[in-house]
Amino acid sequence: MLQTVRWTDNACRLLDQTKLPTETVYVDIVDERQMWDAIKRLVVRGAPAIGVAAAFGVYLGVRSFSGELLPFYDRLNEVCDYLATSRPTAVNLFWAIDRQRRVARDAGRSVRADTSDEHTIALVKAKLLATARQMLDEDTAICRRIGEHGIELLMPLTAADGVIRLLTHCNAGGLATVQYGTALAPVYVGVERGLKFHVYADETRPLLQGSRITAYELQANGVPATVICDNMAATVMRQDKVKAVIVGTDRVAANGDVANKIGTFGVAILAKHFGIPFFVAAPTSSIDMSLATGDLIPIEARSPDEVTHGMGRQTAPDGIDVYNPAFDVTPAELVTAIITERGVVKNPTTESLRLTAL
Ligand SMILES: CSC[C@H]1O[C@H](OP(=O)(O)O)[C@H](O)[C@@H]1O
Repeated sequence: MLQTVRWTDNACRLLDQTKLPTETVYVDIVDERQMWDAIKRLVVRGAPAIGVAAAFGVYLGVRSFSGELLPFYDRLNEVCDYLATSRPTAVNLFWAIDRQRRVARDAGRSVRADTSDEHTIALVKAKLLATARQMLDEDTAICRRIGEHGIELLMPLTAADGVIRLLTHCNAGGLATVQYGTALAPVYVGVERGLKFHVYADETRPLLQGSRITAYELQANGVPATVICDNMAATVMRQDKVKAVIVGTDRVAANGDVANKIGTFGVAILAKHFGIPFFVAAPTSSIDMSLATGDLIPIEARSPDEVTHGMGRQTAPDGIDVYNPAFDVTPAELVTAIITERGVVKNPTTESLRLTAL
């Protein structure tokens, strides 16, 4: 399985997802500015993958620092604050950066009072890199557990021919995480156990993560897939071609409202209309109990060019007004269940999510 993020001996190596599906290109990130740009341009994307990449970005931003301890921590906070400006919606970015801040603080406090600044700084740097590498392994384990819990929900939806047919939106597969993914984790773990799936992938305008990335990774992993235009989802559901919708998320509010790629809200409304379960797969690190409702989730506004010059071809007149929010919010009442590594939260509420997330 392609690995989205990995550590080489000297750099954070990213699969450049802007080049998919026609080119498999890796880029080596060596400082926090390159990492900021990689997150902003969706070289690396998907909430969990963004979090792990940012964790490496914090280390990369301070690894060459030399000097006294207090200026080192000033530099660390400067790097963390900078990386936090790359994209606003995926809470994993901020969770990962804050985790690195805590690691650095605790490492600094763990040394003896007579330890030199140079030695303390070296220890903190080592802890930052070790934590980022630990997050790689944690992510894979978390996604596998999401897969295992998801299989239990999907098995009853198996058709007479033994196939579980799903619709997904955008990409919440292995390429949105380190491996396995969230929404597609039940598919990959299920295939390992001999289950059969067919996934209908919304192409997901304007950046086409569905047709470019989801279709690419499903095909590469031997899972039958059908790409559809976003405006075909209603017909696919009406023709009974899918038995459930399963998507990822960038942030879940405390009441169960879900922020995800633009268009998800419309798919959820369609699923409700056709009586199809709408599942959201997410690590608990994507649940933000600090935000009471989805209205408080910051929604990223991206360049109009993504709409008018999609993949390099102009498809709208010069100077036309464009609205390009990268995400929308699906209200909790449209969410059948949230699948996490700790279990399934059916009909999510603040209380049930608090019991799961904290
Ligand atoms: C497992 S998180 C996947 C989530 O992230 C995607 O957004 P983007 O490609 O802009 O990072 C999309 O919302 C996916 O559902």
